Amino acid sequence: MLSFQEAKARLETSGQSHVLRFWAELSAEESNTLLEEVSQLQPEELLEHCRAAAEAASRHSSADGRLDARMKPVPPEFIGSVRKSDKETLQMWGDEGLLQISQDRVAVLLLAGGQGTRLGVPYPKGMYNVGLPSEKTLYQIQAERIQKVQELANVKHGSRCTIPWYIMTSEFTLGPTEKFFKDNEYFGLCPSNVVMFEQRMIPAVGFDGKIILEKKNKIAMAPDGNGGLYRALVDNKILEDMERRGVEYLHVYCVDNILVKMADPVFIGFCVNKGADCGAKVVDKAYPAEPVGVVCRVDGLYQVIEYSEIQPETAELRSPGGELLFSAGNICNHFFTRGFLKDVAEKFESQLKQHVAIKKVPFVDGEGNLVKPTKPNGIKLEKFVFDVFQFSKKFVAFEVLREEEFSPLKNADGAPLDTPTTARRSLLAQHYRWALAAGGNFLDEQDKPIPPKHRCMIQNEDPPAICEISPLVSYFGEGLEKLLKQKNLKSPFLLDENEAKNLVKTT
Ligand SMILES: CC(=O)N[C@H]1[C@@H](OP(=O)(O)O)O[C@H](CO)[C@@H](O)[C@@H]1O
Repeated sequence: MLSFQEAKARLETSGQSHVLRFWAELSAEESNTLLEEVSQLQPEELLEHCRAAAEAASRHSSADGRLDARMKPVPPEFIGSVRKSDKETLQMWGDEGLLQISQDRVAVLLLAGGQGTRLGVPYPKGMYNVGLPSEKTLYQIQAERIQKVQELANVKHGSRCTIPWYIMTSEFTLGPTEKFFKDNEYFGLCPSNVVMFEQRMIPAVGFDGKIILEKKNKIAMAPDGNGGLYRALVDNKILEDMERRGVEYLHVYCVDNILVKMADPVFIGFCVNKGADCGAKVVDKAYPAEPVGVVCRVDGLYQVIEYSEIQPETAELRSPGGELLFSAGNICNHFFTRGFLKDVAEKFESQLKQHVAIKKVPFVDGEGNLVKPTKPNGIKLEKFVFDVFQFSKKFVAFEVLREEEFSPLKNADGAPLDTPTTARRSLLAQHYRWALAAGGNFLDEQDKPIPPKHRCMIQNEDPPAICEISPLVSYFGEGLEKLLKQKNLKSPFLLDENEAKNLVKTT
């Protein structure tokens, strides 16, 4: 830790002496906390960070149109697609993925450093329970999907494989996430295969380029965006850990998508089969203003233009056939080879773009009183995970079905979209479809048949029968026919491992 004199010198060089302005009023403990924080800030980086933030503030307009003119859609023939591929091809990709998994060459990495501000909960989003009959949280669902896909690979190849689960947290989420996993015995996974690490925090800066103090002895800090991944991989020696385990392929995903297919064998197999070093799953955008980034090309390089950075007119452009021109919606499911990540870490990380978020950042005024601003006063700079696509030698996009793979939890109930209710409905609708396809018949509480509805509205209503299938029983709808065919299933129906055993007995 720096001494007071060293901290003072460091801050002076970066034009940030005001950080110590309450020094005389601090207790010994409080001053230590502040010195601790200042010690984490590297002088050149701090100078550059504050300069970049001030410059960004002076020219900030989130959708300034400079990129829009250069955006080109990804030609459809360059996008692999679940919808447009035949069964055999999908099977081939799935087999390739399971083979790689069985050989311990695949890991998953969860981006879970965000604060869930829009959802409005004070704990990590992964701990959220959307109100399924099982009351499972997002973390538990994800853990169980890992177990199931390991099992599918093992059964097919006689292996005993592991899919390590790397979890990137932040100062806000590490403690509670660790505790939650311990309290729940890692949801049946081996703790040594769940590797949590922390992304960096960086200071929030005012429009004048000065670091904001949120307490007399505390700098207002925020995580460095999900693109902070690449520094965090280096800081925490994660690439070395992957190498030690023999992991070659990584599936990176965001915590909030209840339908996420962990280490999806079809996606992994597709990317491996195409010799890709980098890939992204996309869904057809639902409407022009949908808050998803779009995968496109800018000056010949693949890129995602985030929803906050595209102009509405560009998002509304349509092709002659009437479809949205920029329709490849990013669902934050990415594929990377370890080799590509090593290149990014060694050569490209410092070139990643800094995105600007103008926010209301609580601060202490000249007298040391906490002020909650009513209008934006601060700049947070963030890196985005997808900004490495441009460095890829072989990038692929893979279009998946929204109803099977994408229903994010972003907002609190009451908002029209992407809420706990819509997430729950998407999962229940999917499981209802799987059960019907497997030949199950639903009955209501009075044992009266519930007429099947083959096209149920995904987000606007509950499916006609409530059916939840544990990921430990089925990963993507497979293996259900032998359990459910011609069976009467009373709604609400919860198919967990015990129920599956009972159903096998009655067959
Ligand atoms: C920086 C980043 O990864 N942004 C992603 C991410 O958005 P958030 O609003 O940050 O959760 O998830 C979206 C999908 O849910 C995706 O469309 C978008 O591009």
